Amino acid sequence: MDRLFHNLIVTGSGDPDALNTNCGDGKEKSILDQAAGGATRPRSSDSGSSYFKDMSGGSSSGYMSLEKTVPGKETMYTYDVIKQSANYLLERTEHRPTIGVICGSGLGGMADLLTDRDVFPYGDIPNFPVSTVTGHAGRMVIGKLSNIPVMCMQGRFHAYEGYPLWKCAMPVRVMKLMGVEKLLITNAAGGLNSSFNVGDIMIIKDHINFQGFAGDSPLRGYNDERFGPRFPAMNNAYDKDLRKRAKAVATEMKLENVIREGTYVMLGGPTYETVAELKMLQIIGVDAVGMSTVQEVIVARHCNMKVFAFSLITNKCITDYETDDMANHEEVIGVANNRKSDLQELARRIVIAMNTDEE
Ligand SMILES: O=P(O)(O)O[C@@H]1C[C@H](O)[C@@H](CO)O1
Ligand code: HPA
Repeated sequence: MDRLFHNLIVTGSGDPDALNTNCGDGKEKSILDQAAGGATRPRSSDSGSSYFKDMSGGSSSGYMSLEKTVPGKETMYTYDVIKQSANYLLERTEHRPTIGVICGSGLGGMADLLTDRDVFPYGDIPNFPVSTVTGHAGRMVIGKLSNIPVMCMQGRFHAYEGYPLWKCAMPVRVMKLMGVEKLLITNAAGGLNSSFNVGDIMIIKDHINFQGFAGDSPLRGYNDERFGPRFPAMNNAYDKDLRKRAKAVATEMKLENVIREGTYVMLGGPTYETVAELKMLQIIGVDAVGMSTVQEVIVARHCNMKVFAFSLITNKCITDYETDDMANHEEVIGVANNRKSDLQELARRIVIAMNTDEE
């Protein structure tokens, strides 16, 4: 910390770059960002030369060691790093998807619907994290769904796996740079609304970004305008028109008795919630509780993708102290597996609806 305060410089709002340093690895960071473990600043052009000022007095090692003293804080991927992942996939598939799908816990079977598939284990894609959770195969599947080119994440990344929120959501930016404009997101969630039953499908109308209340966001740190604005709006994050179309699709499938609509909250996990936590969430209007999705939606909306999302209600949240039941992941996966055929057909029809232009 000595090093940080030694170098702390107060600037006027006209000179934000005065707080940038070269970290010696070709990446520039703000001194404040380094203290907070925040974003790496990309260069303003792709040329190798840096225009950022080196305020570290020529030595970068102090800053690197400062970073090492903050476990779990990594530098955010630049536009060029994301582009590298996108190019890797574009060079290895002939498909050019404009629709992306993210499969929730136990819902990876949706990728089995794709034909003419190119399959990429996350470990093979440059800069990709790896999936560590049961029910998340950890593969990008690119192919056709009812003749529509689609890319499908068979498994996602969660904060509780140890990834920062920006890294959990980085595949969304990869999709964007590959040409994806619309995103179908699915998750498994606990039903908190007392009228919900296990097996219900909740169309997500809105979310409560709990991590955001605490100052964390997948957009925390340097904002690259090539992805989107510094201050993106989040109303209508879950596209009104797509929600309407999905309801029509569900009615066609005679699923109206299990279709719900509501507000999702993402908690950090991996613990399921205490009774007191759930009671609090009920008071603030939460209908379903999960551990994902929100960071993906924020990143997708930031880069102007349209989003549709639904939660499979895999368990009822336990809001009394008397029951001996306990939430568990095996139940989550089991329920997802039982609802597989309806969910796959629903997803297929929603993708067709997403692919149709609005009137
Ligand atoms: O990836 P999702 O949000 O579908 O998975 C949920 C949340 C936890 O990862 C897990 C808990 O059972 O399922
Ligand atoms: N809480 C949080 N996440 C979940 C739950 C839950 O009850 N069920 C599935 N994912």
